[in-house]
Parts: sequence; structure tokens; C-alpha cells
Amino acid sequence: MAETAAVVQAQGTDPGDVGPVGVVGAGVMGVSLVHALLAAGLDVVLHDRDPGALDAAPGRVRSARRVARLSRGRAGAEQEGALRVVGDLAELAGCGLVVENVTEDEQVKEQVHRDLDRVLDGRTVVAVNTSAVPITPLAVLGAHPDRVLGAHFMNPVATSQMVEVVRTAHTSDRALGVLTGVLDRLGIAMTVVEDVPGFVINRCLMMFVNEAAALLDDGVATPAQVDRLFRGCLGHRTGPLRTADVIGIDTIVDTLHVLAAHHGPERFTPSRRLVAMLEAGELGRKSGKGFYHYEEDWT
Ligand SMILES: NC(=O)c1ccc[n+]([C@@H]2O[C@H](COP(=O)([O-])OP(=O)(O)OC[C@H]3O[C@@H](n4cnc5c(N)ncnc54)[C@H](O)[C@@H]3O)[C@@H](O)[C@H]2O)c1
Repeated sequence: MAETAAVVQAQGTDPGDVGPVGVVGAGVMGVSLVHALLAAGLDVVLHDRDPGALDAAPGRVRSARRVARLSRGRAGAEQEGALRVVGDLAELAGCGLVVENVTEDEQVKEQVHRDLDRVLDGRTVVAVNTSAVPITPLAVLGAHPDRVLGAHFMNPVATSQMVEVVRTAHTSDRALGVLTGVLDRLGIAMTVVEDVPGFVINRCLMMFVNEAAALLDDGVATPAQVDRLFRGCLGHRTGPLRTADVIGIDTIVDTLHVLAAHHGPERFTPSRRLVAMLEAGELGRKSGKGFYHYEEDWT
């Protein structure tokens, strides 16, 4: 049924009619999204509660741009969009679409959505970029549940092919149209699914990552062998452990906690290996070491 809805709503609103895109959260995903939006010629207003993350964001967007040029990804717009970095959430008023990318924690997200509802007028569409947090409880916190939907982006956004979109029972056609318009501009397709914790991708992917990490403790294979098997036998592009490093081990563990809270601990309790990596600060690419070592400067 949702798939039909996606086809019916494929007509997106021209982002030019929508105004700047607001981005909340200047972490791994926020920065990746800002880079993609600017490259597509869209203006962006970026907010984070951490001044350090905000200060670092323009430099990290420039790094993402350098990497994208080297890897010759999708052609960008002739004229890049403009970035405005703001310490006050209220400055997102006037954005046509706001994408929330804060930490994968239900309570943190709830507070942000209460605050967004206070500062935005009813016309601004709000997309939740989350790995597993259900969208409906966030939508009904505010006075305009019709403007809220889920948009589970893949990282890096600029080269990703598809977004997993979550339409709740409240989401309006208009909200879906605004998001569709922006995704069209980014050159990214979407598949619309129902609102369950973890949706499709992470209800499956997190089990792969967790189990692959547990295999290492059992001495069955090295990280390189695990990923090699997934690439060679199943045609995956990277393999679960390299993917986990790109996502961030902290976000992986947070996501498993959300999944365990909703689906029960049997399948989703983080493995000892993941917890040990988190405690050691081995967070993947963002800290320089995860399942693999990274030399590039993340900041
Ligand atoms: N990392 C990935 O590959 C990936 C992919 C898809 C979706 N996601 C989801 O995107 C979201 C962000 O993930 P991430 O990897 O960028 O996390 P991250 O830890 O790198 O960044 C989170 C950012 O949110 C900010 N933040 C926290 N609370 C805030 C608040 N109250 N107001 C404003 N800013 C706040 C933090 O300061 C931080 O900069 C999560 O929900 C995650 O599950 C992540």
C-alpha cells in the first residue's frame, strides 16, 4: 500500500518554491547531508547544540567536497548553495524543509522535535533522519503531525542512490511532495515503508553488523575476511564491518539499544565486541580506528 503511495506522490514540489533547507545536527550525517544539499544548489541553515560541532562543520563540508571531486561522483549544480550556521534553533524558521539528524536517542530526539514544533510555523516540513527511532511518536508531540515523516539517508548522501522514507498515518501528501522535490534535486530515489522501529534497512543491517562483530570474538574470521565474503558471495559493496565503521560504532550501539527496546533484547543486544570498541573510543572512521584503521583527517 505504501509503495503505491510512493508512486502516486512521485510529483515533487520544486525546491525553489520551498526555501532553504534546515539541518539539525552537525555530526556524520548532518555534514554529509549539508554537503549534498549545497552541491545540488540548495541553500542550507545548519544548527547544532554543540558550538564545537558547528565551528568544525564548514571545514568538514569542504573535506567532503574534496573527496567527492576526487571520486567524481554525481555532477553538482552550476551554482553551489549558501551555508548559514546558527546557534539558535529559532533561526530555522523560514525553512521549507528541516531534516533532523541528532544523536540516535529517543529522548534527545523527542526534545528536539518539541523545540522544532515551537519555533517552526505549520508549513515547514520536518524529516527525521534516524536509524531506528519510530516516527509517529515524534510526529504527535507537536501540533502538526501531518508535516512529519522519516527520511533514512545513506552515508555519504551525495553518492547514495536511495532513501528509505517513512510515511506515518498522519503524513500529508504535501509533506511527501516537499521531500520528494528535494530528493529529486539531489538525484536520489526513495522507497516508502511503514513506520516500525528500524524500518527495513536497520532491522536487518544491525543484525548483520552485530553478528559479524560477534564472529570476530569467536575467532571465526578477521574483519577483512568477513567483508570479503559479503562482497564476493553476496555482491555487497563494502561488507557489514566496513559499513559499521562508516556509520560510527557509537551510532551502531545506540541503534541496537533502540531496536532492543522495541523488538526485545534477544536479537538486538550489542555484542561484547561492539561494547568494548565503544568503551575504547574505537568509533570507526570518525575516530581513526574501528574494525579498520583510517589515516584521513576526519575534521
Ligand atoms: N551515521 C550514519 O551513517 C547514519 C546513517 C543514517 C542515519 N543516521 C542517523 O542520523 C542521526 C545522526 O547520526 P550521526 O551519525 O550524524 O550522529 P553523530 O553522533 O555523528 O552526530 C549527532 C549530532 O547531533 C548533535 N545533537 C545532539 N543533540 C542535539 C540537540 N538537542 N540539538 C542539536 N544538535 C544535537 C550532536 O552535537 C552531534 O553533532 C542518528 O539518528 C542516526 O541514527 C546515521
